[in-house]
Amino acid sequence: MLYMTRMDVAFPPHLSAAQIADFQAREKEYSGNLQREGTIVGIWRIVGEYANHCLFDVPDNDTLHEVLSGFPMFPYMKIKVTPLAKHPNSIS
Ligand SMILES: O=C(O)CC1=CCC(=O)O1
Repeated sequence: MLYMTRMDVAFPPHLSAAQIADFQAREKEYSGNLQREGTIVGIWRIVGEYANHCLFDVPDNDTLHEVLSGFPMFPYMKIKVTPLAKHPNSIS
């Protein structure tokens, strides 16, 4: 199943720059692995915001929740999930 997500990142003010950099490095590694294995089909920065749109290909809701909650920055992200179905006009 395909899911489009929107993730908005908001770090709390008590985190140091070094702590934030560490979260970002671990996030990049986790995300890169998901992209290489095909779980993340695409990821885009939303222009002008600390947020992204990410397209996931996973078997079901439970798997998506497991993947999302594994992001190192999960505690600092608000995530909106949109499940996608085939459009009747799609030619692919
Ligand atoms: O948008 C970000 O920087 C946070 C993030 C979530 C998944 C990812 O690769 O980065």
